[in-house]
Amino acid sequence: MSASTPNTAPDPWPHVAAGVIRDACRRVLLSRRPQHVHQGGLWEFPGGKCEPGETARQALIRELAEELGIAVTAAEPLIQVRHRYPDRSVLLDVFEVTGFEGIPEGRENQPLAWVALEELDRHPLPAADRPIVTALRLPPRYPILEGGRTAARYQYWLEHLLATEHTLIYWRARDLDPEAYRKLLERFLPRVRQAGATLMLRADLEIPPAPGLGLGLHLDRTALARCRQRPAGWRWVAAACHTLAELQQAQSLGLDFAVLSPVLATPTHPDARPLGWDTAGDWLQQVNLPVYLLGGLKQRHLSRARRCGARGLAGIRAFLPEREFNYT
Ligand SMILES: Nc1nc2c([nH]c(=O)n2[C@H]2C[C@H](O)[C@@H](COP(=O)(O)OP(=O)(O)OP(=O)(O)O)O2)c(=O)[nH]1
Ligand SMILES: [Mg+2]
Repeated sequence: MSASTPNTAPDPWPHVAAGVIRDACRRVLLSRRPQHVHQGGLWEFPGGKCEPGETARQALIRELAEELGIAVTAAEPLIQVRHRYPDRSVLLDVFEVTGFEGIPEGRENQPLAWVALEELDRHPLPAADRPIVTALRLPPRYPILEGGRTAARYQYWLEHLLATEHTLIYWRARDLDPEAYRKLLERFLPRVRQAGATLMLRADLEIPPAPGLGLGLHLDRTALARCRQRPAGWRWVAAACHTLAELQQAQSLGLDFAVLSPVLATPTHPDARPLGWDTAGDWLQQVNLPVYLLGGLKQRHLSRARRCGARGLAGIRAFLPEREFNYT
């Protein structure tokens, strides 16, 4: 990118657009930054600074043409990250490039690498990129199992979710007593592992972590308020948040993601005042965490949620067949 125009006050958060480009095997494209520049020698998601008057999307298209020789035809927002390095701050606006023409090549002689998500840790990336990598590893949908009442119905729902390729599921089931919850968990585990999915557990039952089993921990409001450091041993640790302060608390604890609710009115919490899209979007701008939006949302709200800065949607009803909720 060319030098910024003179006579403009330095932007405290210089805006950078970066793109996640995938190949047919779902590997992502990294390029290596030259040694002599900021964060030199590290790998990065290709992109660069926005020029004055340019939107992040326009900068993405221009940068990827200049650096890789590709023409972006479609891109969706993935996450925005504000990060302060000791020597400068950046606002990274990261897009998933969902359509492009051409074959990426290092037009500036920069080395390129196609890397599987599991292998990303072998490529040192700038510190600001941590939430980007987490967001990429998280699926766009986060279903919550709740209100099933019987073991048979929960089992049926779990199978439905796994069969419809959901890979991150919150096993909340507040309607079960702790004993029944633990028993069903035992039954679910082999199936969840076989599907390569992650089951997020309730924090209040104090189930010990079992590394390698595909389990995560979902902190409710009380557990988040008590939490002093990220609980160890879990694949993911998430928090339920209802205020900006809670989102900031989840971020400062180094949690992996959060769920923000309620965005719209929901029959399960008739007394809760919905945040609305604007407030949710405003808060998401102020944190770097991947966040799922929850509350009255349907599958069709996914692209709206992503435009708002969210990783995706969480929901109880949204991911199960509607008729499942007609029982009495
Ligand atoms: N493209 C990109 N930049 C990143 C990532 N992570 C990260 O901290 N950055 C920072 C490093 C730099 O401070 C800034 C990108 O600015 P840059 O100087 O490389 O921008 P540019 O491509 O327009 O390069 P130039 O022509 O101005 O030299 O963002 C990332 O994953 N991709
Ligand atoms: Mg660049």
